[in-house]
Amino acid sequence: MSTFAQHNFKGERALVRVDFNVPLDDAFHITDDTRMRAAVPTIKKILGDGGSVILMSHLGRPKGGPEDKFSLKHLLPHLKELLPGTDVQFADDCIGASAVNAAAALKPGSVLLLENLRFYKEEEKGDKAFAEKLSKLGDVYVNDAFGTAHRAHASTAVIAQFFPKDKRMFGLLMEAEVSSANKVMNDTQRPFTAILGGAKVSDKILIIENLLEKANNIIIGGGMAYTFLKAQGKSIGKSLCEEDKLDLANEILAKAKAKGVQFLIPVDSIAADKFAPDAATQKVSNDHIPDGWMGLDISDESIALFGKVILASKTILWNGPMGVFEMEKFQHGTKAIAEFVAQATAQGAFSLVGGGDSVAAVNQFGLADKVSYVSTGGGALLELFEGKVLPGIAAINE
Ligand SMILES: Nc1ncnc2c1ncn2[C@@H]1O[C@H](COP(=O)(O)OP(=O)(O)OP(=O)(O)O)[C@@H](O)[C@H]1O
Ligand SMILES: O=C(O)[C@H](O)COP(=O)(O)O
Repeated sequence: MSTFAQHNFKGERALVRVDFNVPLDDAFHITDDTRMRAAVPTIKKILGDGGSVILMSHLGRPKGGPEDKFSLKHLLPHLKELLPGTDVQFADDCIGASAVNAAAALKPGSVLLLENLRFYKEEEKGDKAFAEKLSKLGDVYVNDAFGTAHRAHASTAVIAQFFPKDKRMFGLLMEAEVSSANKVMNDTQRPFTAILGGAKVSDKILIIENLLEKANNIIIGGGMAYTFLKAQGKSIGKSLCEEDKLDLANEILAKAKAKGVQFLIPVDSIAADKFAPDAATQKVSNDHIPDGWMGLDISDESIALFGKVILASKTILWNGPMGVFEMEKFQHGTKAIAEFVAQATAQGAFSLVGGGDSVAAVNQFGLADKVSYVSTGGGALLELFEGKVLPGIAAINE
């Protein structure tokens, strides 16, 4: 393995795996370009050295053949805007003659964007022959696709073996993502507080279990809190609940107690009579949510309780909103927690925010530059915090 910053790309064609899996609206406009912007420093460094860049990515989940709505051509105009003054080309295939010829003709300083890798079912299957064909396009392989590092696909993992160790490396984004995750998990300044929210306990169970080994405080908010409340014998009205996870919730609570981890569950909620922006609302105690009402946000006492712990923290990991922040009536809790995380960061804490919804929330409240690190990883970040080795990382290190 070689270090990206030390490598001189002069005269080389760098084959860079990026995660340009960005959300598009019906008119194919990019609604959040975070992942594209995050890849720009890596691209610029290669071009600045006098190399050329071949970008490969997936977009969406096509069924294994070309589908216009998943074409990377929709990203080309914005990629050009992000790289002003750079020659940016598009190949309507990722292997095959058009890709091979365009890659071979690529001049130093130029960028070539390949068509969606998932138009070939071989990509997701991790097909070796497909990976080898892709590898022939470049002289050096750079993996900068942190968002896809949990997938053992041809372009993210299998391809690395076709490059010698000094010609395969992580890009700047991947390095930054891994180093911020390591800072939280391995180089932890204490107290370490993990804030978990979102809809489902089942999605976060492995993370909670792993965090019980590392965190001093675990704060639970969002829809998943009500499963814990019900497990404690509280009435939760028609709030979200995973009935089959009640025993597990109790086991987690017992484990936290045994390990001396402070496990904080909301004590009050903003309850609604229906799951809708125009719902009637009332503030309720979580000791007893009335029948027919559902908790859709945390309320003042919970916010104050959580805020105190967050402000005293030196390391903060946040994944998942505290309420249904997409609806104005239920965004206060998530916003307040985002503000506490920003304030703790200003006081010197290291804060990492990850997961599509939490990142969207932090962006929506204009606080993205007030936290230490905003991750481009959804599933990849979660798996990293579950303690898994990500195939995209392992393949470079092997
Ligand atoms: N009290 C609640 N009741 C119902 N839904 C809720 C509640 N609180 C939050 N949510 C919803 O949870 C959703 C986010 O859940 P999810 O488990 O996907 O979280 P996430 O960690 O942000 O996921 P990702 O990692 O994909 O970003 C949001 O759409 C939000 O509206
Ligand atoms: O958005 C993501 O999490 C990555 O781009 C991976 O996409 P996938 O879940 O379709 O593999």
